[in-house]
Amino acid sequence: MSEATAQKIPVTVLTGYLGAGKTTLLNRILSENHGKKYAVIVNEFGEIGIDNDLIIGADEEVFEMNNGCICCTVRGDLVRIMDGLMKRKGKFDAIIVETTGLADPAPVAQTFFVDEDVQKNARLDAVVTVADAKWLSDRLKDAPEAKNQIAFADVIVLNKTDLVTKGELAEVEARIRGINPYAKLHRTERCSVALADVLDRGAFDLDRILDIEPSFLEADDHDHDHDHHHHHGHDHDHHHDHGHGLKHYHDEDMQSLSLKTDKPLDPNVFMPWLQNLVQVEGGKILRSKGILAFHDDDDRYVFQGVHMMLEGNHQRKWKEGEKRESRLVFIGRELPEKAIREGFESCIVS
Ligand SMILES: Nc1nc2c(ncn2[C@@H]2O[C@H](COP(=O)(O)OP(=O)(O)OP(=O)(O)O)[C@@H](O)[C@H]2O)c(=O)[nH]1
Repeated sequence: MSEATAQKIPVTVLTGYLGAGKTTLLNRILSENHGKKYAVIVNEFGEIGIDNDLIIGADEEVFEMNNGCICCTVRGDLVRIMDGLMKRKGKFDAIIVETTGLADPAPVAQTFFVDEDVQKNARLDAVVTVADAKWLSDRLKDAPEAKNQIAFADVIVLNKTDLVTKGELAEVEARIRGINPYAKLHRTERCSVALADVLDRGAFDLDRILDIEPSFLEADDHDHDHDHHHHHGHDHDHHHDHGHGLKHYHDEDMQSLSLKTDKPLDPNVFMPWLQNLVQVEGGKILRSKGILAFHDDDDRYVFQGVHMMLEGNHQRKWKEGEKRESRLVFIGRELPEKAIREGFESCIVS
């Protein structure tokens, strides 16, 4: 690495499909005793910011980008936040960008090569992709983003090894290797991987990426429209103009449904309802998560779901003056919106 390059702030792009374990990895990185100062940029699918609240660590600054998908707003928000960070050079040792599970990492990575100001001060260190050993094989069949995330990876964290047999693990690994034989691969449970294996790798390989995407360095201004169907209680289409020349993969059918209430929920109604919902509709609901305020409970409850699998626990006390509000998001295809909304309403203590 030349001296000029070494001076630039390293940026790690953390990607991986919905629920694979990106936030788990991020929290692991941030809670380790590393003595470094990281700036974290998170982007979520769905308009209610939840991830931001689930990232632990006191020292780092977290910048949220919730008004769109990172790969669509890449010329906007990401560049703006990066520019802001660069003005405070010296304050950060490294930057970590966590993309939504539905982002195509190519335009995100591209920003670090084609945007002049960003390029002057930052270097893409590596694209780290978290892969879900249990679900990746299915997603490679129906989600083009999942495939691109694997193809673009410099480091792959093959996570959730506890949920599969040895044979299944070997099979998913073979699939990954079929798409990307180059990336360094780590098999993990709960993203348990050494910091040095994911950060400051100097691993991003432009030549390899140019093989996959010959137009990677072309920032031409061809516009292409695509529709995002965000279901926020009303239907509307967003048309994005893209100022980059990359093929852009998007799952047009993916929806996010966000729910919110400032009235307490009854845990005895909510928990069975949620369990039943993901049991019955888990094929359509790829991801669910929420921060909940239960009736007569001083602790915040956090739940996480990937398909029909659910986890939940009391996270911490509600802080004084903190709004006791429940926020949930469901991400999937053909979401039974009416049933979810009505079911949720019935969990509210009136
Ligand atoms: N069984 C098992 N569960 C895991 C493992 N790693 C993470 N999880 C759980 O999987 C769920 C999703 O993990 P996250 O880290 O939030 O996933 P993510 O990729 O950030 O999810 P999105 O940001 O919504 O795309 C959580 O309930 C985690 O506790 C693992 O190795 N094994």
